[in-house]
Amino acid sequence: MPGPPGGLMGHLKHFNTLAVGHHKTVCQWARVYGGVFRVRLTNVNMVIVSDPLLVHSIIGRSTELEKSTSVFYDQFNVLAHEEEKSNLFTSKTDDWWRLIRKGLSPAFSANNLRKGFPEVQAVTNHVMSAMRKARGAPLPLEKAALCVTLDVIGRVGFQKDFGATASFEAVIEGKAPPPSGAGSSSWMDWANRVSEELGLKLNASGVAHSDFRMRMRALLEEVKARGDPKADDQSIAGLLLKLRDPKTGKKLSDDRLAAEFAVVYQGGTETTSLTTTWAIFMITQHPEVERKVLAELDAHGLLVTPARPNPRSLEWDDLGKLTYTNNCIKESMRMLPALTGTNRMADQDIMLGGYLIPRNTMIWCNLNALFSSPDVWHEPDKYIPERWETSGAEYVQTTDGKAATTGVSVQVNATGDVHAASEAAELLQDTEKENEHRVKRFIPFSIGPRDCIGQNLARVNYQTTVPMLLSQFSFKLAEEMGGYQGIRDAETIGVMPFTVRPAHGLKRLWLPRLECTGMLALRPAKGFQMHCTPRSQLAEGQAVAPS
Ligand code: HEM
Repeated sequence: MPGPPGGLMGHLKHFNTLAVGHHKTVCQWARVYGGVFRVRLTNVNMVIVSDPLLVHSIIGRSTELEKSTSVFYDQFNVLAHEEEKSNLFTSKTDDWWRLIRKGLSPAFSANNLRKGFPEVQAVTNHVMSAMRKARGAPLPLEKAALCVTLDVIGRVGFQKDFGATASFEAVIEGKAPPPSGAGSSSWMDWANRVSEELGLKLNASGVAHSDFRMRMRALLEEVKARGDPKADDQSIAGLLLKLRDPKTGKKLSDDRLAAEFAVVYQGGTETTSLTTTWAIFMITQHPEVERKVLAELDAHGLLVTPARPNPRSLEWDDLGKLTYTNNCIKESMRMLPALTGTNRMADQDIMLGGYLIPRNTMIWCNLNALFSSPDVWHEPDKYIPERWETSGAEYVQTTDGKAATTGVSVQVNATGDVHAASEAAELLQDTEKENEHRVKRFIPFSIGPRDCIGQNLARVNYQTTVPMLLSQFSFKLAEEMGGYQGIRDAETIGVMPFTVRPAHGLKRLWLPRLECTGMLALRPAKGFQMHCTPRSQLAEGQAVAPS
């Protein structure tokens, strides 16, 4: 099997999570060595797979290969619970996993999320009110998005207001210590620690681990103190508390419940908030794209304009109608997937793409490499939201889609998008059943039995927060961020081993669309110098209301 030359330690140095940009190395390797190649991390052999058909064969429909807990997923276990090593995210696909997965699913049904939608609106409104108070001062966008998501999951999933957005506001108003202030116990501080310190010192920072676990345990106690959940309670907490072992009739142990609460947070917070952050970053860095987004918001009466200073609120029914904005989010998820991969372990010798994979080889299905492969996408390095306007754009063209689970090498048309376009008419006729046999090239939430259980909640979150923020604010990167390239050059992997995030944050200038008369190129926490720029000077080249 092909693969890059490695040293004594194999390719370990390329996977240093402190290093900026190592995920890009893997994407480059995939371009050189193909959709399946080998690397070695000291004595651990790993195969990196980005060929879409092979990815399907590994995770698509089968649970034959289990997650590779030893190296990657152990980090989730450590954070979830001191002793309880089983949880929905990392466990084998066993009976307990089935019980919890099935039991928890109603929490993410459209019906239930529709009920939770006002909470998503309220939390986003809260963070926007906080942003207005900053009056253009540069603030960390990814932290604002993180606070939104923390509160969304808290309110929708646990009927608990963690007050992350309130803490964010308090920091802006100077009523609370800045995010990284020593001794602060606010949720903002926790959010900050989760996203930064914990991410960089995942194994070393025992204090941060125990702090997180303590909060999850306290949440469990609070939820239990409310009494038995009602029969119609479809919150994450309620559903988990109602679960019973079919064999013994016993409830889940407190340890298991605390671990499940924790993995919901681990799986849901950074992923969703980074998706929001990257989407706003990519949209506002592409003026033509931003103009079209604003035109769409305007057409739906959602944009603040001089003629419409108080636009109507975004409603549930709008979520599916903002197609261009949603395509922009999809496109940023393709280029900057919040979760870059999923791992499996070959527990026996297997054949993959014509190669013999020896037992105990780790298999990394690398979504980042799949989403940026020129064999699969037309101009993959370009931000082209319009590519999603083609029906069936999520699928690849294979010579035999039905071979998706057999492990044969995929035949992808060199101009994936163009080919998909010629298929559009055919695809429109596709029934769900026919689509079952098609191979997807866009799977940010993974696929198959172990795909993301929280994807609908994530969608409701970012499809609400992104248009709401863009309709009220104009965004401009703070100068010190080094522009588009500065941010892209500083991408790194975040708290979860596979989340792509900007190494130095996305510090941006938030300008309420109508109210702001100046901008402060100052991040108060660090005491930067202040620049004030009249809004009139920003209009040129900066997205403003199309009207
Ligand atoms: C944009 C946001 C999100 C992305 C991109 C994302 C992506 C993923 C991916 C790729 C997986 C498979 C991981 C693997 O196989 O290693 C996964 C699993 C999972 N996600 Fe998400 N996720 C997101 C949001 C959420 C949210 C909001 C929640 C919960 C509230 C959540 C909870 C989980 C859980 C519990 C699993 C494990 C499911 C299982 O194995 O049965 N995720 N997610």
